[in-house]
Amino acid sequence: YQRSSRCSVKHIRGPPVSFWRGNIRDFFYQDNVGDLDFKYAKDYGLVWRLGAPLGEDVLMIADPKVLQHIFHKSGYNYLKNTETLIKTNMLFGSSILYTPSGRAHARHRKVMNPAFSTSQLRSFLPLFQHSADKLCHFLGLEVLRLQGDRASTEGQVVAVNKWLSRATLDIIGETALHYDFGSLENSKSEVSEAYENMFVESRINPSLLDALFRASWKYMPLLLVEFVQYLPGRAYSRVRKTRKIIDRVSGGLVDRATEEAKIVPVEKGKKDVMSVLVRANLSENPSLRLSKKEMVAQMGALTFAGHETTANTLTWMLWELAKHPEFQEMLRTEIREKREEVKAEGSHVDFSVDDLESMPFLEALIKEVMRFHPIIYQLIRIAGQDDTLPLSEPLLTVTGEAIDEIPIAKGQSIMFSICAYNRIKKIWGEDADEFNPMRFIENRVEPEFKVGMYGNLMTFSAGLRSCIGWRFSLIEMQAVITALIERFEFCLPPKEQGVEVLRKPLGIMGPMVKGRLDLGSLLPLNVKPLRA
Ligand code: HEM
Repeated sequence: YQRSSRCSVKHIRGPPVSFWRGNIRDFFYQDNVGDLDFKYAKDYGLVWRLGAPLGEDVLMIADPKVLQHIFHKSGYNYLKNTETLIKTNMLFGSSILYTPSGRAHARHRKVMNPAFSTSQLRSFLPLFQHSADKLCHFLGLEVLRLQGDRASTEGQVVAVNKWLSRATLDIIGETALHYDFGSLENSKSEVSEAYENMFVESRINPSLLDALFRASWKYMPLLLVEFVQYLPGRAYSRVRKTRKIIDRVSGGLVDRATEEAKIVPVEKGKKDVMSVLVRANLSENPSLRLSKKEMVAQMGALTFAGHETTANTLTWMLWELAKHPEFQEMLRTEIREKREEVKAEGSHVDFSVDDLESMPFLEALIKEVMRFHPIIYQLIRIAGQDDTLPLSEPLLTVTGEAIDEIPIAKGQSIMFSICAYNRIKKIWGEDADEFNPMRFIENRVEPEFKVGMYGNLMTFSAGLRSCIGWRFSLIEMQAVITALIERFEFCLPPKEQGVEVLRKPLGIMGPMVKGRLDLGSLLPLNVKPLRA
């Protein structure tokens, strides 16, 4: 994107910047994701300026009026940046995540929408519940295994994030691909390993040299994108190997679903995301249909987008419940009361979607976890044309002038600080820096500008490219957390182990234990089975 020099953003305040390194990479070395954003938002206001390598200015935005302007009022005028596009193309191919133009994106989204309709998602609940039961079963066995011969009623310390990751991989496999990853049973397959590798590849923080090389990608015509994956080097060849496995398996599944769609009537057809997607695609105007290559890419992208995102959000939920036993008890009481109500009614055994949606504390808890722990904490876009950003409150410039809008030029890089937006006191209350689900029960949240589609949060993003799987994820989280809290008690590990959990930038925001970063993503909690 060619930048016009008409509108500089040099008058926007921000921390000192090095020309070569910029200061975007400082984010990788924070102890806790968000610390820098919170500090800068406090020092400079809801918009500030950072530097990318090679002297590029990046506008950081937490201001709700700008977010509303860009996500809700600007259509496709703000584009994904070239580095993100190249990376997603390298990992999955031409899926919805790699759609440089609005037209391409709208074509993908139209075919995918039916697979994420409310009725379709409701039909997934039994599958979510089945996996949640399996998770409880295997978690219980793990506690017994760790206990060994010792008789104990105190529970055992378990890396709960690993179990949640396995459960959500199985869930996305069954619901999206009609494929059994067997991850909870620990029958590691070539495919589940490939998906795990893909996730690791996606979050590798580049060295300075690689960061400079990637910074040059923005000058590369997108036509050459395909060739980046053929670059020499270990990291690139690992990605190629992983892609080959995923594409082969997804290709076979797409072929099978396509054959079935041709002979099985719609009402008798399978309900997994891929089968619905294949049917929607076949009934689409041929010029708008997704190609087989795009369908295959979609499967990899969906599995990626829907797996660790939900697993990490659930992980942070358990962490907060362990830190706040009073909230854990409130949730358990609400679940047990609902269980009694359902039993008394006698019409069904497991919770229905309506049952899950009629638990106010559960809803407030999920919103608060998504506010406090947005696992995608920043998003990047490039202005596709000159524009003027309207501010919700005056902003002081480097000369001390107060401005209420910022003119920007086509090509301007913008990063949205979801984590800083989610902590604005004016919106979420004076106690925004504390975890407290009650703010949603007591209706203390007062948004002047409507931004996100769930609780006015930005955690699922907003607008045309917002998360297509947000409802899927909510029902999945409701099913998993109710099953876990009914059957287990989660506490912080014993103090003497001195566990300090950090919110680390692992591609998405994941937990790591201070002093044991070598162990990778890790959340140890004491897990105690409860009597039925
Ligand atoms: C707590 C869980 C989740 C969170 C916080 C989350 C968050 C997000 C965010 C912030 C975006 C926008 C990314 C961008 O603009 O670059 C996004 C997009 C997307 N998400 Fe999610 N997501 C979650 C779960 C899921 C699930 C379960 C699925 C699928 C089953 C999914 C599928 C997608 C897809 C396909 C996109 C791209 C949409 C598009 O470009 O139109 N997500 N998600």
